[in-house]
Amino acid sequence: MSPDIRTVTPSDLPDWVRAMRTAFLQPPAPSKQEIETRAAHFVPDRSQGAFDAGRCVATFRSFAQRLTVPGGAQVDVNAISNVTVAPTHRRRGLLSRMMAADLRAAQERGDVAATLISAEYPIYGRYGFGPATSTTEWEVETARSGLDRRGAGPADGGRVDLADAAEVRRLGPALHEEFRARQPGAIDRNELWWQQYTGEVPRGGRPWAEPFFAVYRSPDGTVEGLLTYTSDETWEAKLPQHTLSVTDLLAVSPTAERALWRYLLSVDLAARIRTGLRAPDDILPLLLPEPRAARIVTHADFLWVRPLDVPRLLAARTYATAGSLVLEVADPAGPAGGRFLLEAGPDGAACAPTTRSADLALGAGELGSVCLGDEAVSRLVALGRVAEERPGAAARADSLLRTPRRPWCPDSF
Ligand SMILES: CC(=O)SCCNC(=O)CCNC(=O)[C@H](O)C(C)(C)COP(=O)(O)OP(=O)(O)OC[C@H]1O[C@@H](n2cnc3c(N)ncnc32)[C@H](O)[C@@H]1OP(=O)(O)O
Repeated sequence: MSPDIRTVTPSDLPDWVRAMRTAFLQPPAPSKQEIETRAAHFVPDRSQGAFDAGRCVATFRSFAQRLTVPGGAQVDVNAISNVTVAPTHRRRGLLSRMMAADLRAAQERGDVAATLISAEYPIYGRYGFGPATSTTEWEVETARSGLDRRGAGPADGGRVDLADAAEVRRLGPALHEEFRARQPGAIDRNELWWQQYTGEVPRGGRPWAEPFFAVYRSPDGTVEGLLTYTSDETWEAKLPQHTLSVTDLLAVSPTAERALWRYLLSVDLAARIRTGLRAPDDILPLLLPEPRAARIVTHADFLWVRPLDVPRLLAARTYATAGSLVLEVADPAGPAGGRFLLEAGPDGAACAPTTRSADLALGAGELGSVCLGDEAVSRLVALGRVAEERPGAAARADSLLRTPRRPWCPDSF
């Protein structure tokens, strides 16, 4: 008999979390604390489970999220997470069934798109998702960076101060609100995010270890940046070989961004900096007199977007230039299909169904990849994944859609 899929209740959580941890190859037994936290933040009707002979064998959860689009508007999206199917029940269509139910509910709720961070690249394209932002991690050999490591402090008279978790808890949320209004691809961080980040609430049952926090203040005392990092403790033949690892670096001004990187690169005992997952066009490499000292260790897709309401998704953002485009979107199993006229400009846009002939024909996943401006339409045309129905349409689309700095999502979920 095929497993029964249903929405879960708080009383299912111990079994549900155990199933999820097992499929993610984590120690299966959840801590009491993890169950309590999940129960306290449980959203009715947004978690599914598949049950077979009384045991949970698949998990799926979605939650409300706000996604920043180019121009700074935030749209309501359906964020998907905790997707697992037990190794004993894989490849029988359980994920497909849970995904179909969740996307249907998201569409009925009026979410403009669904989002997720994919554990493996090949899983979600079939459901109309496309990679919409990417990420890069660098490792910097500090001694080869060419930077003056005396660390004279910010040139503009601003300052970098160390902070503790309580201070970060106070000033972090407002700084992040300012940051995400400027950063296409960024998502909101809720109360629980900050509680877990600052150790008030344990995350996933793991004990919290206090990281180092540093804050950049402009000359008038305004907080414009926050850096969080950890260090290992490595000595080789009496030489310090520590690696500093960035957990988060948020800045709302170029001065703050430069000052925090410079601060980090001047910390004594650090032989190496691991940047964590940054925007692919982060300033870091070019901040170094020797950019080659920053070696790329990861470059990959990050946030995936699945359009649900094409007119609202495309009308929410602004565009680099003024122009129009007719898109024929194919979405056999979903709500994004149709032909749409986009009339776009730097101050806003309108998008509505049309009977005009199409400039470009593309699938929902390809629209997901280009909607924030990261992927180039011309590249997808070269790959044979977007059809250019009118000569020059791909270049026209790119001049409209692409953004000066690349969209970036700093947060996993
Ligand atoms: C947003 C997140 O939470 S990402 C986390 C995803 N979870 C994990 O990586 C944990 C380990 N993996 C799993 O739990 C499962 O393998 C899942 C959830 C990825 C897939 O669940 P399943 O129930 O096996 O998927 P389902 O049977 O519905 O597969 C549908 C199709 O996707 C394909 N597919 C599913 N997973 C994968 C994969 N990892 N790689 C390649 N193809 C895949 C299947 O082959 C199938 O293709 P078909 O229709 O052509 O036959």
